[in-house]
Amino acid sequence: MAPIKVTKICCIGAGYVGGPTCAVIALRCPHITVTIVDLNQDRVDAWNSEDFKLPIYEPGLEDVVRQARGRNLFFSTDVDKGIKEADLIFVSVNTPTKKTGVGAGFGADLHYVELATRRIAAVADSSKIVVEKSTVPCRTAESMRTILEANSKNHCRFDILSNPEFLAEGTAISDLFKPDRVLIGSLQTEEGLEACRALADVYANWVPQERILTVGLWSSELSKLAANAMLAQRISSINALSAICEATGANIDEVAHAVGCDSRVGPKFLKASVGFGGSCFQKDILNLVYLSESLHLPEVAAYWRQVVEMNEYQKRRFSKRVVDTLFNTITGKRIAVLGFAFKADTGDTRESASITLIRDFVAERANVHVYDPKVEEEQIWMDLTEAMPQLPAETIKKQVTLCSSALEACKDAEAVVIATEWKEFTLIDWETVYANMKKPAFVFDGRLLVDAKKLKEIGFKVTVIGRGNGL
Ligand SMILES: NC(=O)C1=CN([C@@H]2O[C@H](COP(=O)(O)OP(=O)(O)OC[C@H]3O[C@@H](n4cnc5c(N)ncnc54)[C@H](O)[C@@H]3O)[C@@H](O)[C@H]2O)C=CC1
Ligand SMILES: O=C(O)[C@H]1O[C@H](OP(=O)(O)OP(=O)(O)OC[C@H]2O[C@@H](n3ccc(=O)[nH]c3=O)[C@H](O)[C@@H]2O)[C@H](O)[C@@H](O)[C@@H]1O
Repeated sequence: MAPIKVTKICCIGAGYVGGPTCAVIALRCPHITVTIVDLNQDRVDAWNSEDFKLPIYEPGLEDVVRQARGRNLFFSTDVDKGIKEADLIFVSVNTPTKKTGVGAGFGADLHYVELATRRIAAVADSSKIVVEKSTVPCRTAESMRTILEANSKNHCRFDILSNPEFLAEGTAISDLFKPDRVLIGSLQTEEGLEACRALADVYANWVPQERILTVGLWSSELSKLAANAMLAQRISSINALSAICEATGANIDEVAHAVGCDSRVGPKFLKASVGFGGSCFQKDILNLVYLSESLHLPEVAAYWRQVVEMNEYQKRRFSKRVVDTLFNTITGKRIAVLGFAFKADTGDTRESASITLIRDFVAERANVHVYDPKVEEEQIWMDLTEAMPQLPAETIKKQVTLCSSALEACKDAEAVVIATEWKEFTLIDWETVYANMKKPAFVFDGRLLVDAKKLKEIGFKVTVIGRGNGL
Protein backbone atom coordinates (compact mmCIF):
# COMPACT_ATOMS: atom_id res chain seq x y z
CA MET A 1 0.00 0.00 0.00
CA ALA A 2 1.08 3.61 -0.65
CA PRO A 3 2.70 5.37 2.32
CA ILE A 4 0.41 7.84 4.08
CA LYS A 5 1.70 11.37 4.62
CA VAL A 6 -0.19 13.50 7.12
CA THR A 7 -0.58 17.12 6.02
CA LYS A 8 -3.88 18.12 7.64
CA ILE A 9 -4.88 17.31 11.18
CA CYS A 10 -8.22 17.97 12.83
CA CYS A 11 -8.68 17.65 16.58
CA ILE A 12 -12.23 17.28 17.90
CA GLY A 13 -12.31 18.78 21.40
CA ALA A 14 -10.52 22.04 22.33
CA GLY A 15 -10.14 21.23 26.03
CA TYR A 16 -7.22 20.71 28.41
CA VAL A 17 -5.82 17.96 26.20
CA GLY A 18 -6.88 18.77 22.62
CA GLY A 19 -5.86 22.45 22.89
CA PRO A 20 -2.29 22.16 24.24
CA THR A 21 -1.49 18.88 22.44
CA CYS A 22 -2.47 20.05 18.99
CA ALA A 23 -1.05 23.53 19.54
CA VAL A 24 2.33 21.89 20.21
CA ILE A 25 1.95 19.64 17.13
CA ALA A 26 1.28 22.78 15.06
CA LEU A 27 4.30 24.55 16.53
CA ARG A 28 6.65 21.64 15.94
CA CYS A 29 5.26 20.71 12.50
CA PRO A 30 4.91 23.93 10.49
CA HIS A 31 4.26 21.85 7.35
CA ILE A 32 1.05 20.40 8.86
CA THR A 33 -2.20 22.39 9.09
CA VAL A 34 -3.86 21.77 12.44
CA THR A 35 -7.49 22.73 13.07
CA ILE A 36 -8.95 22.26 16.54
CA VAL A 37 -12.73 22.14 16.53
CA ASP A 38 -15.26 22.25 19.35
CA LEU A 39 -19.01 22.65 19.69
CA ASN A 40 -18.52 25.11 22.54
CA GLN A 41 -18.54 28.56 20.94
CA ASP A 42 -17.27 30.36 24.06
CA ARG A 43 -14.28 28.05 24.28
CA VAL A 44 -13.39 28.51 20.62
CA ASP A 45 -13.81 32.29 20.92
CA ALA A 46 -11.43 32.28 23.87
CA TRP A 47 -8.83 30.28 21.90
CA ASN A 48 -9.20 32.85 19.09
CA SER A 49 -9.27 35.91 21.36
CA GLU A 50 -7.14 38.82 20.23
CA ASP A 51 -5.65 39.38 23.67
CA PHE A 52 -4.86 35.64 24.04
CA LYS A 53 -7.17 35.19 27.03
CA LEU A 54 -7.15 31.44 26.47
CA PRO A 55 -9.83 29.21 28.03
CA ILE A 56 -7.30 27.32 30.12
CA TYR A 57 -4.33 28.44 32.17
CA GLU A 58 -1.19 26.47 31.45
CA PRO A 59 2.36 27.84 31.79
CA GLY A 60 3.94 28.31 28.34
CA LEU A 61 0.70 27.71 26.42
CA GLU A 62 0.11 31.31 25.41
CA ASP A 63 3.54 31.52 23.85
CA VAL A 64 2.91 28.38 21.77
CA VAL A 65 -0.49 29.66 20.59
CA ARG A 66 0.96 33.10 19.79
CA GLN A 67 3.58 31.51 17.54
CA ALA A 68 1.35 29.08 15.67
CA ARG A 69 -2.17 30.55 15.60
CA GLY A 70 -3.11 31.87 12.18
CA ARG A 71 0.03 30.29 10.66
CA ASN A 72 -0.87 26.59 10.69
CA LEU A 73 -3.02 26.42 13.83
CA PHE A 74 -6.73 27.24 13.70
CA PHE A 75 -9.63 27.01 16.14
CA SER A 76 -13.17 26.66 14.85
CA THR A 77 -16.69 25.51 15.62
CA ASP A 78 -17.06 24.16 12.10
CA VAL A 79 -16.60 20.52 13.08
CA ASP A 80 -17.75 19.15 9.71
CA LYS A 81 -15.30 21.22 7.68
CA GLY A 82 -12.47 20.22 10.02
CA ILE A 83 -13.32 16.55 9.59
CA LYS A 84 -13.73 16.73 5.81
CA GLU A 85 -10.41 18.42 5.19
CA ALA A 86 -8.24 16.34 7.50
CA ASP A 87 -6.34 13.16 6.77
CA LEU A 88 -5.84 12.48 10.48
CA ILE A 89 -8.43 13.23 13.18
CA PHE A 90 -7.79 13.23 16.94
CA VAL A 91 -10.84 12.54 19.06
CA SER A 92 -10.08 14.43 22.27
CA VAL A 93 -13.50 14.86 23.82
CA ASN A 94 -14.41 14.43 27.47
CA THR A 95 -15.07 10.93 28.86
CA PRO A 96 -16.53 11.59 32.34
CA THR A 97 -17.80 8.94 34.74
CA LYS A 98 -21.34 7.86 33.89
CA LYS A 99 -23.92 9.53 36.14
CA THR A 100 -26.93 7.33 35.35
CA GLY A 101 -27.80 3.96 33.81
CA VAL A 102 -25.72 0.80 33.65
CA GLY A 103 -22.30 1.33 35.24
CA ALA A 104 -23.38 4.66 36.82
CA GLY A 105 -20.70 6.00 39.14
CA PHE A 106 -18.00 3.79 37.62
CA GLY A 107 -18.05 3.26 33.86
CA ALA A 108 -16.92 5.90 31.37
CA ASP A 109 -19.60 7.92 29.62
CA LEU A 110 -18.66 7.34 25.99
CA HIS A 111 -21.51 9.41 24.67
CA TYR A 112 -19.23 12.24 23.46
CA VAL A 113 -16.78 9.83 21.83
CA GLU A 114 -19.64 8.13 20.04
CA LEU A 115 -21.16 11.42 18.86
CA ALA A 116 -17.81 12.58 17.51
CA THR A 117 -17.26 9.21 15.79
CA ARG A 118 -20.72 9.31 14.23
CA ARG A 119 -20.02 12.83 13.00
CA ILE A 120 -16.82 11.63 11.33
CA ALA A 121 -18.75 8.78 9.68
CA ALA A 122 -21.48 11.16 8.54
CA VAL A 123 -19.33 13.78 6.88
CA ALA A 124 -16.06 12.11 5.83
CA ASP A 125 -15.84 11.69 2.07
CA SER A 126 -12.25 10.44 1.94
CA SER A 127 -10.18 7.96 3.97
CA LYS A 128 -9.06 9.04 7.44
CA ILE A 129 -6.87 7.95 10.27
CA VAL A 130 -8.98 8.33 13.42
CA VAL A 131 -7.01 8.62 16.64
CA GLU A 132 -8.43 8.05 20.11
CA LYS A 133 -6.80 10.74 22.24
CA SER A 134 -9.46 10.64 24.95
CA THR A 135 -8.92 8.17 27.77
CA VAL A 136 -11.29 5.28 27.07
CA PRO A 137 -11.97 1.76 28.34
CA CYS A 138 -10.10 -1.11 26.72
CA ARG A 139 -11.60 -2.07 23.32
CA THR A 140 -13.37 1.25 22.64
CA ALA A 141 -11.50 1.40 19.31
CA GLU A 142 -13.48 -1.65 18.22
CA SER A 143 -16.80 0.15 18.80
CA MET A 144 -15.48 3.18 16.93
CA ARG A 145 -14.47 1.00 14.00
CA THR A 146 -17.88 -0.69 13.90
CA ILE A 147 -19.65 2.69 13.80
CA LEU A 148 -17.32 4.09 11.15
CA GLU A 149 -17.44 1.02 8.91
CA ALA A 150 -21.22 0.70 9.13
CA ASN A 151 -21.63 4.31 7.99
CA SER A 152 -18.76 4.77 5.59
CA LYS A 153 -19.50 6.39 2.23
CA ASN A 154 -17.53 6.41 -1.06
CA HIS A 155 -15.51 3.36 0.13
CA CYS A 156 -13.69 5.52 2.68
CA ARG A 157 -11.15 3.63 4.78
CA PHE A 158 -10.91 4.37 8.47
CA ASP A 159 -7.86 3.27 10.39
CA ILE A 160 -8.26 3.59 14.14
CA LEU A 161 -5.30 4.28 16.39
CA SER A 162 -5.03 4.71 20.12
CA ASN A 163 -2.70 7.51 21.21
CA PRO A 164 -3.44 8.27 24.86
CA GLU A 165 -2.15 11.47 26.40
CA PHE A 166 0.08 11.47 29.48
CA LEU A 167 0.49 15.20 30.07
CA ALA A 168 -0.18 16.54 33.54
CA GLU A 169 -1.90 19.88 34.02
CA GLY A 170 0.40 22.69 35.09
CA THR A 171 3.30 21.12 33.20
CA ALA A 172 1.42 20.29 29.97
CA ILE A 173 3.67 22.25 27.63
CA SER A 174 6.95 20.91 28.97
CA ASP A 175 5.45 17.40 29.08
CA LEU A 176 4.44 17.75 25.42
CA PHE A 177 7.80 19.18 24.36
CA LYS A 178 9.71 16.40 26.13
CA PRO A 179 7.39 13.46 26.72
CA ASP A 180 8.65 10.43 28.64
CA ARG A 181 7.02 8.46 25.87
CA VAL A 182 4.47 8.74 23.09
CA LEU A 183 2.32 5.63 22.92
CA ILE A 184 0.62 4.57 19.70
CA GLY A 185 -1.55 1.46 19.50
CA SER A 186 -2.74 -0.02 16.23
CA LEU A 187 -4.10 -3.20 14.77
CA GLN A 188 -1.19 -5.35 13.71
CA THR A 189 -2.39 -5.44 10.07
CA GLU A 190 -0.55 -3.92 7.13
CA GLU A 191 -2.97 -0.95 7.07
CA GLY A 192 -2.94 -0.55 10.86
CA LEU A 193 0.85 -0.51 10.97
CA GLU A 194 1.02 2.00 8.11
CA ALA A 195 -1.39 4.35 9.93
CA CYS A 196 0.71 3.94 13.07
CA ARG A 197 3.85 4.85 11.13
CA ALA A 198 2.15 7.96 9.71
CA LEU A 199 1.27 9.23 13.20
CA ALA A 200 4.70 8.26 14.55
CA ASP A 201 6.22 10.39 11.76
CA VAL A 202 4.28 13.41 13.02
CA TYR A 203 5.72 13.03 16.54
CA ALA A 204 9.18 12.25 15.13
CA ASN A 205 9.41 15.95 14.21
CA TRP A 206 10.45 16.59 17.81
CA VAL A 207 10.28 13.39 19.85
CA PRO A 208 13.30 11.02 19.72
CA GLN A 209 12.45 7.71 17.98
CA GLU A 210 13.21 5.61 21.07
CA ARG A 211 10.48 7.46 22.98
CA ILE A 212 7.80 6.62 20.44
CA LEU A 213 6.37 3.27 21.52
CA THR A 214 4.20 1.33 19.12
CA VAL A 215 2.04 -1.46 20.52
CA GLY A 216 -1.25 -3.27 19.92
CA LEU A 217 -4.50 -1.28 20.20
CA TRP A 218 -5.76 -2.93 23.38
CA SER A 219 -2.41 -2.63 25.17
CA SER A 220 -2.33 1.06 24.38
CA GLU A 221 -5.85 1.67 25.69
CA LEU A 222 -5.18 -0.31 28.86
CA SER A 223 -1.75 1.27 29.44
CA LYS A 224 -3.36 4.68 29.89
CA LEU A 225 -5.74 3.45 32.59
CA ALA A 226 -2.90 1.46 34.15
CA ALA A 227 -0.54 4.46 34.23
CA ASN A 228 -3.08 6.67 36.01
CA ALA A 229 -4.10 3.89 38.38
CA MET A 230 -0.49 3.24 39.38
CA LEU A 231 0.28 6.93 39.86
CA ALA A 232 -2.81 7.43 42.03
CA GLN A 233 -1.99 4.24 43.91
CA ARG A 234 1.36 5.71 44.95
CA ILE A 235 -0.40 8.76 46.38
CA SER A 236 -2.95 6.64 48.24
CA SER A 237 -0.13 4.47 49.57
CA ILE A 238 1.80 7.44 50.91
CA ASN A 239 -1.39 9.00 52.26
CA ALA A 240 -2.26 5.75 54.06
CA LEU A 241 1.20 5.89 55.61
CA SER A 242 0.65 9.55 56.56
CA ALA A 243 -2.16 8.41 58.89
CA ILE A 244 0.27 6.01 60.58
CA CYS A 245 2.83 8.83 60.88
CA GLU A 246 0.30 11.10 62.58
CA ALA A 247 -0.51 8.37 65.09
CA THR A 248 3.08 7.38 65.82
CA GLY A 249 5.14 10.55 65.55
CA ALA A 250 6.96 9.41 62.41
CA ASN A 251 7.39 12.09 59.73
CA ILE A 252 5.89 11.31 56.30
CA ASP A 253 8.46 13.42 54.43
CA GLU A 254 11.28 11.45 56.02
CA VAL A 255 9.53 8.15 55.31
CA ALA A 256 8.83 9.11 51.68
CA HIS A 257 12.44 10.18 51.20
CA ALA A 258 13.81 6.99 52.72
CA VAL A 259 11.49 4.81 50.64
CA GLY A 260 11.99 6.82 47.45
CA CYS A 261 15.78 6.53 47.66
CA ASP A 262 15.38 2.90 46.66
CA SER A 263 15.94 3.14 42.92
CA ARG A 264 13.28 0.48 42.38
CA VAL A 265 10.67 2.76 44.01
CA GLY A 266 11.97 6.19 42.92
CA PRO A 267 11.34 9.56 44.57
CA LYS A 268 8.54 11.01 42.43
CA PHE A 269 4.83 11.07 43.28
CA LEU A 270 5.33 10.31 46.96
CA LYS A 271 4.16 13.62 48.34
CA ALA A 272 1.53 13.11 51.01
CA SER A 273 -1.42 15.45 50.58
CA VAL A 274 -4.95 16.21 51.55
CA GLY A 275 -5.93 13.86 48.69
CA PHE A 276 -5.47 13.71 44.96
CA GLY A 277 -7.88 15.60 42.71
CA GLY A 278 -8.09 16.31 39.02
CA SER A 279 -10.43 15.18 36.33
CA CYS A 280 -8.80 11.86 35.66
CA PHE A 281 -7.35 9.80 38.51
CA GLN A 282 -10.64 8.95 40.18
CA LYS A 283 -12.51 8.63 36.88
CA ASP A 284 -9.92 6.35 35.31
CA ILE A 285 -9.59 4.10 38.35
CA LEU A 286 -13.37 3.75 38.60
CA ASN A 287 -13.30 2.90 34.93
CA LEU A 288 -10.72 0.19 35.63
CA VAL A 289 -12.86 -1.08 38.50
CA TYR A 290 -15.85 -1.28 36.18
CA LEU A 291 -13.83 -3.02 33.49
CA SER A 292 -12.55 -5.58 36.03
CA GLU A 293 -16.07 -6.24 37.25
CA SER A 294 -17.38 -6.67 33.72
CA LEU A 295 -14.60 -9.18 33.14
CA HIS A 296 -15.70 -11.08 36.29
CA LEU A 297 -12.56 -10.18 38.20
CA PRO A 298 -14.02 -8.96 41.54
CA GLU A 299 -10.73 -9.21 43.47
CA VAL A 300 -9.00 -7.02 40.90
CA ALA A 301 -11.89 -4.54 41.06
CA ALA A 302 -11.72 -4.41 44.89
CA TYR A 303 -7.96 -3.83 44.79
CA TRP A 304 -8.23 -0.73 42.59
CA ARG A 305 -11.39 0.57 44.28
CA GLN A 306 -9.42 0.82 47.51
CA VAL A 307 -7.15 3.47 45.94
CA VAL A 308 -10.16 5.78 45.56
CA GLU A 309 -11.56 4.87 48.97
CA MET A 310 -8.25 5.72 50.62
CA ASN A 311 -8.36 9.11 48.90
CA GLU A 312 -11.86 9.81 50.23
CA TYR A 313 -10.68 8.73 53.69
CA GLN A 314 -7.73 11.11 53.48
CA LYS A 315 -9.97 14.12 52.74
CA ARG A 316 -12.44 13.15 55.50
CA ARG A 317 -9.63 12.58 57.96
CA PHE A 318 -8.17 16.01 57.27
CA SER A 319 -11.45 17.92 57.77
CA LYS A 320 -12.06 15.98 60.97
CA ARG A 321 -8.60 16.87 62.25
CA VAL A 322 -9.39 20.55 61.68
CA VAL A 323 -12.65 20.30 63.65
CA ASP A 324 -11.11 18.18 66.42
CA THR A 325 -8.18 20.57 66.84
CA LEU A 326 -10.43 23.63 66.98
CA PHE A 327 -11.96 22.27 70.21
CA ASN A 328 -14.50 20.08 68.40
CA THR A 329 -16.48 22.89 66.87
CA ILE A 330 -15.97 25.31 64.02
CA THR A 331 -19.51 26.68 64.07
CA GLY A 332 -19.36 30.43 63.43
CA LYS A 333 -15.55 30.34 63.22
CA ARG A 334 -13.70 31.92 60.35
CA ILE A 335 -11.57 29.45 58.43
CA ALA A 336 -9.27 30.63 55.63
CA VAL A 337 -8.83 28.09 52.83
CA LEU A 338 -5.79 28.79 50.67
CA GLY A 339 -6.08 27.20 47.25
CA PHE A 340 -9.07 25.97 45.28
CA ALA A 341 -7.41 24.40 42.21
CA PHE A 342 -6.73 20.65 42.40
CA LYS A 343 -2.99 21.33 42.16
CA ALA A 344 -0.67 24.28 41.63
CA ASP A 345 -0.19 25.99 38.27
CA THR A 346 -3.63 25.25 36.92
CA GLY A 347 -7.00 26.96 37.10
CA ASP A 348 -8.69 23.56 36.92
CA THR A 349 -10.83 22.62 39.90
CA ARG A 350 -12.25 19.28 38.82
CA GLU A 351 -12.40 16.89 41.82
CA SER A 352 -10.30 19.33 43.84
CA ALA A 353 -9.85 18.28 47.49
CA SER A 354 -10.56 21.91 48.37
CA ILE A 355 -14.19 21.49 47.31
CA THR A 356 -14.66 18.57 49.73
CA LEU A 357 -12.99 20.47 52.58
CA ILE A 358 -15.12 23.58 52.07
CA ARG A 359 -18.25 21.44 51.85
CA ASP A 360 -17.33 19.81 55.17
CA PHE A 361 -16.59 23.18 56.82
CA VAL A 362 -19.87 24.65 55.57
CA ALA A 363 -21.71 21.60 56.95
CA GLU A 364 -20.14 22.44 60.33
CA ARG A 365 -21.49 25.98 59.84
CA ALA A 366 -18.09 27.66 59.69
CA ASN A 367 -17.47 30.91 57.80
CA VAL A 368 -15.04 30.02 55.06
CA HIS A 369 -12.81 32.60 53.37
CA VAL A 370 -11.29 31.26 50.16
CA TYR A 371 -8.40 32.48 48.07
CA ASP A 372 -6.90 30.99 44.91
CA PRO A 373 -4.51 32.85 42.62
CA LYS A 374 -5.93 31.47 39.36
CA VAL A 375 -9.43 30.03 39.70
CA GLU A 376 -12.22 32.32 38.49
CA GLU A 377 -14.86 33.32 41.07
CA GLU A 378 -17.66 32.05 38.87
CA GLN A 379 -16.03 28.62 38.79
CA ILE A 380 -15.76 28.48 42.58
CA TRP A 381 -19.47 29.29 42.99
CA MET A 382 -20.39 26.71 40.38
CA ASP A 383 -18.34 24.00 42.07
CA LEU A 384 -19.67 24.79 45.54
CA THR A 385 -23.32 24.85 44.47
CA GLU A 386 -22.83 21.54 42.71
CA ALA A 387 -21.11 20.05 45.78
CA MET A 388 -23.93 21.15 48.11
CA PRO A 389 -27.14 20.64 46.13
CA GLN A 390 -29.22 20.59 49.31
CA LEU A 391 -28.23 24.18 50.20
CA PRO A 392 -29.68 27.25 48.47
CA ALA A 393 -27.01 29.32 46.71
CA GLU A 394 -27.70 32.25 49.09
CA THR A 395 -26.87 30.10 52.13
CA ILE A 396 -23.58 29.05 50.55
CA LYS A 397 -22.80 32.68 49.72
CA LYS A 398 -23.54 33.64 53.32
CA GLN A 399 -21.04 31.13 54.65
CA VAL A 400 -18.36 31.42 51.98
CA THR A 401 -16.47 34.59 51.05
CA LEU A 402 -14.09 34.80 48.11
CA CYS A 403 -10.95 36.86 48.74
CA SER A 404 -8.43 38.49 46.45
CA SER A 405 -5.29 37.63 48.42
CA ALA A 406 -4.03 35.15 50.98
CA LEU A 407 -3.60 37.95 53.51
CA GLU A 408 -7.20 39.08 53.05
CA ALA A 409 -8.48 35.49 53.47
CA CYS A 410 -6.48 35.02 56.67
CA LYS A 411 -7.50 38.30 58.29
CA ASP A 412 -9.46 37.69 61.52
CA ALA A 413 -9.47 33.95 60.86
CA GLU A 414 -9.11 31.36 63.61
CA ALA A 415 -7.48 28.85 61.29
CA VAL A 416 -5.69 28.76 57.95
CA VAL A 417 -6.00 25.60 55.85
CA ILE A 418 -3.55 25.11 52.97
CA ALA A 419 -5.25 23.03 50.31
CA THR A 420 -3.21 23.71 47.14
CA GLU A 421 0.57 23.89 46.86
CA TRP A 422 0.74 27.26 45.04
CA LYS A 423 4.28 28.64 45.15
CA GLU A 424 3.02 32.00 46.42
CA PHE A 425 1.87 30.30 49.63
CA THR A 426 5.51 29.52 50.40
CA LEU A 427 6.18 33.27 50.33
CA ILE A 428 3.42 34.31 52.74
CA ASP A 429 4.47 36.77 55.42
CA TRP A 430 3.39 34.64 58.37
CA GLU A 431 4.29 37.30 60.94
CA THR A 432 1.69 39.63 59.43
CA VAL A 433 -0.84 36.81 59.09
CA TYR A 434 -0.35 35.94 62.75
CA ALA A 435 -0.75 39.54 63.86
CA ASN A 436 -4.09 39.74 62.05
CA MET A 437 -5.58 36.44 63.20
CA LYS A 438 -7.69 35.53 66.24
CA LYS A 439 -5.76 33.69 68.95
CA PRO A 440 -4.93 30.90 69.32
CA ALA A 441 -4.07 30.99 65.62
CA PHE A 442 -4.06 27.63 63.86
CA VAL A 443 -2.44 26.55 60.58
CA PHE A 444 -3.36 23.24 58.92
CA ASP A 445 -0.95 22.31 56.17
CA GLY A 446 -2.47 19.79 53.78
CA ARG A 447 0.42 20.12 51.32
CA LEU A 448 3.63 19.88 53.37
CA LEU A 449 4.38 23.43 52.38
CA VAL A 450 5.15 25.46 55.49
CA ASP A 451 8.16 25.57 57.74
CA ALA A 452 6.31 24.25 60.79
CA LYS A 453 9.13 25.07 63.21
CA LYS A 454 9.25 28.68 62.11
CA LEU A 455 5.48 29.05 62.34
CA LYS A 456 5.50 27.58 65.84
CA GLU A 457 8.12 30.10 66.84
CA ILE A 458 5.86 32.90 65.62
CA GLY A 459 3.14 31.52 67.88
CA PHE A 460 0.95 29.44 65.56
CA LYS A 461 -0.49 26.09 66.54
CA VAL A 462 0.54 24.03 63.52
CA THR A 463 -0.88 20.78 62.16
CA VAL A 464 0.79 19.14 59.18
CA ILE A 465 -0.41 16.16 57.22
CA GLY A 466 1.68 13.10 58.03
CA ARG A 467 3.08 14.47 61.27
CA GLY A 468 1.94 14.00 64.83
CA ASN A 469 0.86 16.90 66.99
CA GLY A 470 4.38 17.22 68.40
CA LEU A 471 5.52 17.70 64.74
N1 LIG B 1 -7.21 16.94 31.56
C1 LIG B 1 -6.09 16.23 31.48
O1 LIG B 1 -5.07 16.61 32.03
C2 LIG B 1 -6.04 14.95 30.72
C3 LIG B 1 -7.18 14.41 30.14
N2 LIG B 1 -7.10 13.24 29.42
C4 LIG B 1 -8.28 12.71 28.75
O2 LIG B 1 -8.51 13.50 27.58
C5 LIG B 1 -9.92 13.60 27.32
C6 LIG B 1 -10.31 15.06 27.24
O3 LIG B 1 -10.08 15.65 28.51
P1 LIG B 1 -10.09 17.23 28.70
O4 LIG B 1 -9.40 17.87 27.55
O5 LIG B 1 -9.63 17.48 30.08
O6 LIG B 1 -11.68 17.52 28.57
P2 LIG B 1 -12.39 18.92 28.40
O7 LIG B 1 -13.74 18.76 28.97
O8 LIG B 1 -11.50 20.02 28.85
O9 LIG B 1 -12.51 19.08 26.80
C7 LIG B 1 -13.31 18.29 25.99
C8 LIG B 1 -13.91 19.19 24.90
O10 LIG B 1 -14.59 18.36 23.95
C9 LIG B 1 -15.70 19.10 23.44
N3 LIG B 1 -16.64 18.17 22.81
C10 LIG B 1 -17.34 17.17 23.41
N4 LIG B 1 -18.05 16.50 22.47
C11 LIG B 1 -17.78 17.08 21.27
C12 LIG B 1 -18.21 16.82 19.93
N5 LIG B 1 -19.03 15.81 19.66
N6 LIG B 1 -17.75 17.62 18.96
C13 LIG B 1 -16.92 18.65 19.23
N7 LIG B 1 -16.46 18.93 20.48
C14 LIG B 1 -16.89 18.16 21.48
C15 LIG B 1 -16.25 19.79 24.68
O11 LIG B 1 -17.05 20.90 24.32
C16 LIG B 1 -14.96 20.18 25.42
O12 LIG B 1 -14.55 21.50 25.11
C17 LIG B 1 -10.61 12.83 28.45
O13 LIG B 1 -10.87 11.53 27.99
C18 LIG B 1 -9.57 12.79 29.54
O14 LIG B 1 -9.70 11.64 30.34
C19 LIG B 1 -5.91 12.60 29.24
C20 LIG B 1 -4.75 13.10 29.77
C21 LIG B 1 -4.72 14.32 30.54
O1 LIG C 1 -4.89 11.45 32.57
C1 LIG C 1 -4.72 12.52 33.10
O2 LIG C 1 -5.59 13.37 33.26
C2 LIG C 1 -3.40 12.90 33.70
O3 LIG C 1 -3.54 12.68 35.13
C3 LIG C 1 -2.41 13.06 35.90
O4 LIG C 1 -2.14 14.45 35.72
P1 LIG C 1 -2.92 15.59 36.54
O5 LIG C 1 -4.16 15.02 37.12
O6 LIG C 1 -3.03 16.74 35.61
O7 LIG C 1 -1.93 16.04 37.69
P2 LIG C 1 -0.96 15.24 38.70
O8 LIG C 1 0.30 15.98 38.81
O9 LIG C 1 -0.88 13.81 38.37
O10 LIG C 1 -1.72 15.42 40.09
C4 LIG C 1 -2.95 14.78 40.36
C5 LIG C 1 -3.31 15.00 41.81
O11 LIG C 1 -2.45 14.27 42.68
C6 LIG C 1 -1.90 15.13 43.65
N1 LIG C 1 -0.54 14.63 43.98
C7 LIG C 1 0.37 14.43 43.02
C8 LIG C 1 1.63 13.94 43.33
C9 LIG C 1 1.96 13.63 44.66
O12 LIG C 1 3.07 13.17 45.01
N2 LIG C 1 1.01 13.84 45.62
C10 LIG C 1 -0.23 14.33 45.32
O13 LIG C 1 -1.08 14.48 46.20
C11 LIG C 1 -1.89 16.50 43.01
O14 LIG C 1 -1.83 17.53 43.95
C12 LIG C 1 -3.21 16.46 42.27
O15 LIG C 1 -4.27 16.77 43.13
C13 LIG C 1 -1.19 12.28 35.42
O16 LIG C 1 -0.04 12.73 36.15
C14 LIG C 1 -0.96 12.48 33.93
O17 LIG C 1 0.12 11.66 33.49
C15 LIG C 1 -2.24 12.09 33.18
O18 LIG C 1 -2.08 12.30 31.79
